[in-house]
Amino acid sequence: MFKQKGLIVSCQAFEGDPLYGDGVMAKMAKAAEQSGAVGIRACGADDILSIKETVNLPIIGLTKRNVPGSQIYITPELSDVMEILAAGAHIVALDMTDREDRLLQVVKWIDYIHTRNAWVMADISTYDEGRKAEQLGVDLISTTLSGYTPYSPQQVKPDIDLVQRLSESCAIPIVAEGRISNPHEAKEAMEAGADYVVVGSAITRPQLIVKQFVDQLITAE
Ligand SMILES: CC(=O)N[C@H](C=O)[C@@H](O)[C@H](O)[C@H](O)COP(=O)(O)O
Repeated sequence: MFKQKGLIVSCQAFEGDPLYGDGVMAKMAKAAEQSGAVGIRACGADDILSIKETVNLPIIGLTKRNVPGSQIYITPELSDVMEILAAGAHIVALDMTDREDRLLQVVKWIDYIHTRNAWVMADISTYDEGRKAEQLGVDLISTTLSGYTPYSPQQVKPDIDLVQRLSESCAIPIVAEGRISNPHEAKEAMEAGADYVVVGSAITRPQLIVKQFVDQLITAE
């Protein structure tokens, strides 16, 4: 699927974000491709479609939306899986945390995604969730949700320890994702055993990058 190991750039913007709409995420993806990224992570059918027209890299697709009564917001329902596949994503990202008792349902989605010749990326938050996802037949495990479930380590830095533990015991590729804010941390994740590193905010959310500079200047006053 991927030409080689390396950097996957998450190109996501939402209503209210300054870069939302108008094909801006496809331009971000083009910039990522030009500079050597090996894949793109993208949200929603519109962005997946326009990115697919613009770059020649594998696309990890997801949807993000709130379902009443549920904490799961990444690709929460089968209709989301269908939407992502119809848009042409090569890989579907699924929440495979233990927060809700839905793994039996998700196993059927994994089979379905495979019948469509696509891969499944399991977004998990702990080592046990990663191991379980591997047993259920996913193709990639990503540490995306470490720090975003109440029972996973709440930290500002990326969860390098989780990357290392998973890479030591899983046979499938491990993706380091979440709060990787500079090239040094990306390298650290690869050295800990990640096959791929997903970086989002530090590359494609300039409003957050600007805020970091401004905050530093304020504290320096
Ligand atoms: C927790 C969650 O909902 N993560 C989302 C998953 O798609 C995105 O908002 C993140 O930008 C992505 O995981 C990359 O992480 P970072 O932006 O920290 O490099």
